Amino acid sequence: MADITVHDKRFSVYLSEATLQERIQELAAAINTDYAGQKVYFLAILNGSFMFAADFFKYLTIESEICFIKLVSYKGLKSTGDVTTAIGLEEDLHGKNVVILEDIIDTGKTLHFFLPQLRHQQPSSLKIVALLHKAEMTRYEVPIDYTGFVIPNKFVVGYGLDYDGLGRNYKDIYQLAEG
Ligand SMILES: O=P(O)(O)OC[C@H]1O[C@H](OP(=O)(O)OP(=O)(O)O)[C@H](O)[C@@H]1O
Ligand SMILES: Nc1nc2[nH]cnc2c(=O)[nH]1
Repeated sequence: MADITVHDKRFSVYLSEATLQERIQELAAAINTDYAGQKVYFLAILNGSFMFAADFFKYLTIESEICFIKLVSYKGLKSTGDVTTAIGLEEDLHGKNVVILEDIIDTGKTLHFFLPQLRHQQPSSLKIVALLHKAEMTRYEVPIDYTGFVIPNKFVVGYGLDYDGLGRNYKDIYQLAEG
């Protein structure tokens, strides 16, 4: 498949549409099995996860609700580190089975600082589904329960993921090309 150019950089296909869809079906099947007979409240983290969440959601057969939230980090609070708040989270999560949907976990920072806020609401369970995990880059502890693909430390775009705002519209995932 042909390379693409996003801004000034060239990217090559890394995970094809078919490969992604097959794995997403498997992830959804695992959730359908693990939560059989239960209701799940999915939290998709914007912007990157919008395409993954939409496809994943279609494969669910259990009772499912979904909410899309945006995380905003405040930096410079030396004693406590970054404080992350969620825009769009209106529901009380107390007593619910909550499953987070992330497109990618890289350093782990985003979710690491957000999880305590969710735990504070005392959901009955809290799990994480990550389509991509740059495992060798993860410095902050994040308990990932379901992983689509463990990927190397190369910048990826497509299928919701952007490079400086562009590239989210592709059906495949592309990796920064060599040279
Ligand atoms: O594990 P980390 O190093 O924290 O990186 C992961 C985060 O980075 C991406 O979001 P980004 O901040 O690029 O925002 P976007 O989804 O709106 O593009 C991705 O969607 C994750 O939320
Ligand atoms: N688009 C994109 N966003 C990221 N956020 C953290 N890692 C990545 C990456 O490799 N690509």
